[in-house]
Amino acid sequence: MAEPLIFAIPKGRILDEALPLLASVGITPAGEFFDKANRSLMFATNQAHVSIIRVRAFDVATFVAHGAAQIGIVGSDVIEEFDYSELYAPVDLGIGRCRLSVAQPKDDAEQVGNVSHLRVATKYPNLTSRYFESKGIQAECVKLNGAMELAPSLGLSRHIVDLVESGSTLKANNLVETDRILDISGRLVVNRAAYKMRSAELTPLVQKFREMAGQA
Ligand SMILES: Nc1ncnc2c1ncn2[C@@H]1O[C@H](COP(=O)(O)OP(=O)(O)OP(=O)(O)O)[C@@H](O)[C@H]1O
Ligand SMILES: O=P(O)(O)OC[C@H]1O[C@H](OP(=O)(O)OP(=O)(O)O)[C@H](O)[C@@H]1O
Repeated sequence: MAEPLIFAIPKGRILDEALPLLASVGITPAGEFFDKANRSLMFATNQAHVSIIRVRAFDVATFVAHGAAQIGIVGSDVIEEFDYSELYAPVDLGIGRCRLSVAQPKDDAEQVGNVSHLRVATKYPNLTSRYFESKGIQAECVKLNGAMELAPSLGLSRHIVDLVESGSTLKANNLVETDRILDISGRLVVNRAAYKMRSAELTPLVQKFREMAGQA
């Protein structure tokens, strides 16, 4: 029997929005997927030829780009950060909407336009460097995996580049958004080589997502 298609989905906040989309294209994970005590990372689905892996958002991109998974769902922030050439993102799923922004302390007068070098705490060093480079500024990125908002008050960096949704995390930490780098939403991603080699399975599946998202 042919190897199953591996579908990678992020395990965190996007998951709740991704599962109904999967269901609407006919894919439902097996019961163990919903059992919090179950430590498996790969799950069968109602479709014999599709299995699901539940991994961190950044790892969805890595699994799919390397062909370890053939298809996945991930935020456009992650796609842009890695910029993997093997990753094809044919459908905007309209979930997980947020933005990637620059922020700094409310009472900090320094304007980004007036400096040639900045230190920035971020989970997105590539996007951050590219953004500041386009403005002629060299960004020294301090990589954090979360809680970027702590960096300015603790002297780690004056600026942060982080995801903003409601803005309440910035506000609670006395920061203000000074620039918007990227509008973000969840995307369907497919490994380009697999899309060619396993087109009989992947093309109809991608088409179903397109129709569901109104992009057919
Ligand atoms: N307020 C938000 N904060 C963080 N991510 C958000 C927010 N709103 C939408 N997103 C999207 O959700 C994605 C994170 O997805 P999710 O939380 O499912 O992943 P994760 O693997 O649990 O993340 P982590 O790397 O934090 O463990 C982001 O890459 C972004 O595209
Ligand atoms: O604008 P808001 O609605 O407040 O949302 C933005 C916050 O949510 C995310 O953090 P998350 O909760 O994922 O925690 P983390 O940064 O520690 O991963 C993000 O990194 C911001 O901190």
